[in-house]
Amino acid sequence: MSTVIKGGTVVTADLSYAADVLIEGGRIAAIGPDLSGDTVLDAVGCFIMPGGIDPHTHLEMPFMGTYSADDFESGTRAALAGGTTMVVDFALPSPGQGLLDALKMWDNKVARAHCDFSYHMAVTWWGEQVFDEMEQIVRRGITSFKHFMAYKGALMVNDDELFSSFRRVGDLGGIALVHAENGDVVAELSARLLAEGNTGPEGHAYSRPPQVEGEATNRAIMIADMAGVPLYVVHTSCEDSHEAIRRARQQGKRVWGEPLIQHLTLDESEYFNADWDHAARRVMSPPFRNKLHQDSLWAGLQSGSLSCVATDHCAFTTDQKRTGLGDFTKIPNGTGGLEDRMPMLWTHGVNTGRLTPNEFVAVTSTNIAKILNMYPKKGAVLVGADADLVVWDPEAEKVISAKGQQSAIDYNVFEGQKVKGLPRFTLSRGVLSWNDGTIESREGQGEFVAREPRPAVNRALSAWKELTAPRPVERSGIPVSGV
Ligand SMILES: NC(=O)NCCC(=O)O
Ligand SMILES: [Zn+2]
Ligand SMILES: [Zn+2]
Repeated sequence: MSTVIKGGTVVTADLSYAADVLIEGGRIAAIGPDLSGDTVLDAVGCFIMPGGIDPHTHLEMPFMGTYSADDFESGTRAALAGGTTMVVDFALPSPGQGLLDALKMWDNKVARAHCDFSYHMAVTWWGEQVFDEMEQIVRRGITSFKHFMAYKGALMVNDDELFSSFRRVGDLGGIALVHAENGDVVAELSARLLAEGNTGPEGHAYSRPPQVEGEATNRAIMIADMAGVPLYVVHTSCEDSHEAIRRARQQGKRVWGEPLIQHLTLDESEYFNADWDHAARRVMSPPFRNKLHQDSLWAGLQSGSLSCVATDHCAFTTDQKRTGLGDFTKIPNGTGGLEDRMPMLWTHGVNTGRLTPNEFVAVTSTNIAKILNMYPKKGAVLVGADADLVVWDPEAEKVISAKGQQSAIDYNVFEGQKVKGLPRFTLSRGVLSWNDGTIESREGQGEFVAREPRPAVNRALSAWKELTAPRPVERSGIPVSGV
């Protein structure tokens, strides 16, 4: 059985051209004019693009005394409804737990996934067992390791642990990820704010000013440079952090930054809403920022100093958020966005002229496929690539609402936003999964995507590190003491 997508314009990270796309056996079999197949999908007036890849999700994540409400079933269904065909989630060992043990737990969660997925492995503590197991994790096709510089007393690692882990990741040909916020300062500020009576959700934003992110980003960049590892900074939310990334990239360091769709389109005024639930539902780390920081993030996407747009989808219900009534530090941190990332980015990016359609493809799919070494299997419209495709209708409109959304939670942080530009069809390895407003995927359709270590950038970095490594000076005629 073959499928042909007919009459559209193929849009990739670097080209736009009219062509049909033929799919056979889950892969792209041909691209060109006048193709035919058993099933025909009408793409007239539409763009045929690589399906979105969301590099940052937390599905069914144990966190702050509860579990995030979207699991791999509802979360990946939401992804497909929004034009995303792959998610990269985080396997998260609790401190003291082995990496392989944590991986087993995540392997048990994914059986019902509707779209393809991969994992980053979190390093939440340091020791011989973690050092040893990292190699086996890489052999399993997981080559990216996440480090939390925040969440003191829970997930946070200190600088010595960061440096040891970064070195190990570099030696294994992987990439280091950081949640960059100074956890010590956040803990101090939180305690002081609570003592002063700042107990509401706005206290969360006060406790995490841009400086805590800028400082930690800069520190992570310097430690990564000394360790010789490429670094990916997740949820870059402000100019202070972006500036550090931009400077590092100008210096030739292998560093990437990832803004979230929430930080690009929602601002800190959400926390000053008189409705406690409204504000608490938007509590996430880092918090939403002011318009100047948003402008900085958009400029980063335009200029290339920021590389990928993610969601950090970590959705909690209103009831779960209410755990933090009277103490903002107990509000589970996280927001949703999987279903809305692509339409929101198209609406606020492409429709406003901030991004070209090709740049949209780069930041929603192709860049991360390259960074995580899965291009062109993913993130491409090329013969032989997985047929993870979205047929995008730039004229289709809707108003975002929790009513009818795929996500399991009872609200949507983008509620009431009018978007223009929606997926008409989403195909996951050739299977029609979102058909003009209806989910047609089935549970268990998603597959794990293994990734190879040592992509070109790691080889380049280690060649340079080897060339510039400290060496003893060869000396002749060493003076003999006492002569
Ligand atoms: N971002 C957030 O608030 N929750 C998810 C966990 C994390 O990425 O820090
Ligand atoms: Zn984080
Ligand atoms: Zn996250």
